[in-house]
Amino acid sequence: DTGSAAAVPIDPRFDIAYVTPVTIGTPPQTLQLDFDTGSSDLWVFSSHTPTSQIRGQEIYTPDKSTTSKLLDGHTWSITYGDGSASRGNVYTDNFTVGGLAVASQAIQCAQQVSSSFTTEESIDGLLGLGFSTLNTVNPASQLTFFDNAKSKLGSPVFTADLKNKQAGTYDFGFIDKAKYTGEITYVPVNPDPGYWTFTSSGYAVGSGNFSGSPITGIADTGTSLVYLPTAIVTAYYRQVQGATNSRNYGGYVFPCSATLPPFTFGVGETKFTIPASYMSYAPVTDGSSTCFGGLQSSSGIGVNIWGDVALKAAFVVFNGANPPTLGWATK
Ligand SMILES: CN(C)c1ccc(C(=O)NN)cc1
Repeated sequence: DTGSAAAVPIDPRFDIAYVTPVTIGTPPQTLQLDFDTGSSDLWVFSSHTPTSQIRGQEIYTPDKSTTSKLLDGHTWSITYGDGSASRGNVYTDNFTVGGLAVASQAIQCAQQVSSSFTTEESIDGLLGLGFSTLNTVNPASQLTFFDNAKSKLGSPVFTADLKNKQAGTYDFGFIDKAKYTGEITYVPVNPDPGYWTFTSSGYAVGSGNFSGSPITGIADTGTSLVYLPTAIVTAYYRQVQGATNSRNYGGYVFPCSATLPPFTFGVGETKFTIPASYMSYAPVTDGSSTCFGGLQSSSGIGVNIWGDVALKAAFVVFNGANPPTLGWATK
């Protein structure tokens, strides 16, 4: 079996996040989920979510599905890197993504979501694509959609083809040669503690020379920006007129009119260049002439994160074989 579904930016102006349609239950209920390789819980806004915390999201109502089953006594609670959080109870139900079906997928129903989820009206929940070891369901952790689907897939892979300000694709079970150019460079993944952790071979700022120092980090489709060591980030913003590290805005900002250099990172022998246009994320507030950078420091996080700003410059294969690897190709 295979599956293929669109990854649609939630905002036409800035690539904050991408959502992908899924169906849950019988008859099928369609929700738009944020596919997140940086976590491993599949959770949804639901009929168990207080209406005060719902603002336009679609919800999953297990009681309206003839195939839903309560996973009695199971609960979950998750907090993300940006401090947002959610928690709730658990059902199993039929689940499909782009024509790929899994019976009895654990569907974590939110009974509480933090304000950052309530205000993100176009995200009806998250679909974790990290390793199932990160799943937060108690007393028994649950498998991700990918882990449940793996045995049905021709090849135990999924691919991310995220795009700048346009819809991309998540494919499951196959590698679409039409989506990339040249060869795919595969690198090792450390699946402990559960992220797609790999080591980049180095970086360059603009037309500067390539610094071949290894950068270990996670490939995270659920994080908008790229977070790297401070030394790399300061080297980048030294090339941006008027850039400053703003305590007020919580990161590097610059005049939206500034000329930005592109940013290149290495995977094995292959170089990936993030165009300058991807490196300006968004105005700090609507209409402001001050822009927030797409590259920020990881010093406060504890891990380097290759988020959407980097991932949309490549075609990425998440290879769930044993051992797992990551494949990177230009496009
Ligand atoms: C508030 N929202 C929509 C979030 C979505 C995803 C994440 C995240 O850290 N994923 N790896 C955080 C927050």
